[in-house]
Amino acid sequence: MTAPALELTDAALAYGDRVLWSGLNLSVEPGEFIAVLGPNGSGKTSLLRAILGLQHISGTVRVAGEPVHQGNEHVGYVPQHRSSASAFAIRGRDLVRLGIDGNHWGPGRRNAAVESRVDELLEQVGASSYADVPMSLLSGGEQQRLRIAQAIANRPALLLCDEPLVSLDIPHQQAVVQLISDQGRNGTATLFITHELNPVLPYCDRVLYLVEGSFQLGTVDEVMNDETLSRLYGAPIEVIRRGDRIVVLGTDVAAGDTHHQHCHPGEEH
Ligand SMILES: Nc1ncnc2c1ncn2[C@@H]1O[C@H](COP(=O)(O)OP(=O)(O)OP(=O)(O)O)[C@@H](O)[C@H]1O
Repeated sequence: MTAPALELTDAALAYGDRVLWSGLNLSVEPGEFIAVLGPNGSGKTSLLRAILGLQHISGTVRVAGEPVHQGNEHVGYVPQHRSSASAFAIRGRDLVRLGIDGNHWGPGRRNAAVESRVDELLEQVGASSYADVPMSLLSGGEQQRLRIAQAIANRPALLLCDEPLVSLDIPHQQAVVQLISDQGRNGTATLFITHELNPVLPYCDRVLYLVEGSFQLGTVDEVMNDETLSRLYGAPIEVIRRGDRIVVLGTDVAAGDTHHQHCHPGEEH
């Protein structure tokens, strides 16, 4: 039997007296796509950091059946986009190569095999034509494709994506989501942090919705409804389904979240 891609057992995160979430039990099957939602500061990035072995939490966390540790080859990570031109003097091709663990390829064949895998990844994400351009000159969407190529280079059991749709227009959002969800066919499970549920809705198997001190885990229908979100936020929330989109209306101030006054998970823009 294949081990779950990710297994959290009675996991809890607290900074001092402030408990962000506790009693979290989550078993993610290979190929599953889970959207992680919640207002700013609810602990979404901290959850990814815990899975990356960068953040201590209580309870247990296992990736592909093994305890977490830094530099885990079973985990691919698409970090939050930060524009820092100086950090992107390297070319896309080099970024993607950094995602490949050379030890897999053996001596002798290593360079040719690595280069061929880099080409394959660039092709897979549609980035071959700009692979030799410095990252700093590329658009946000192009950079994001290359980050994804880097993250999937070792065919990870688990892909962790921290708001990969930020600063992308709708066609690029769709392309990025499609690219990431395609990895599910190879058995890669995905935890996908996003403030916008609609772009990932067609691919979403479950939702983990964090609100300070609490969380709800379930299918989209189980979580994205008036009763569940109102209980989670402790304030009236209305969830409207319009075609294949979800619109969330509610008291953003109750969540203490200024960001959500402009951008609520699932809200249309
Ligand atoms: N090492 C730390 N010590 C104390 N507090 C921390 C630490 N790291 C993060 N925090 C706080 O914990 C909260 C959760 O942070 P985190 O980055 O996980 O939230 P998030 O849900 O990803 O937010 P956003 O949507 O804004 O990215 C924040 O209020 C943050 O300031």
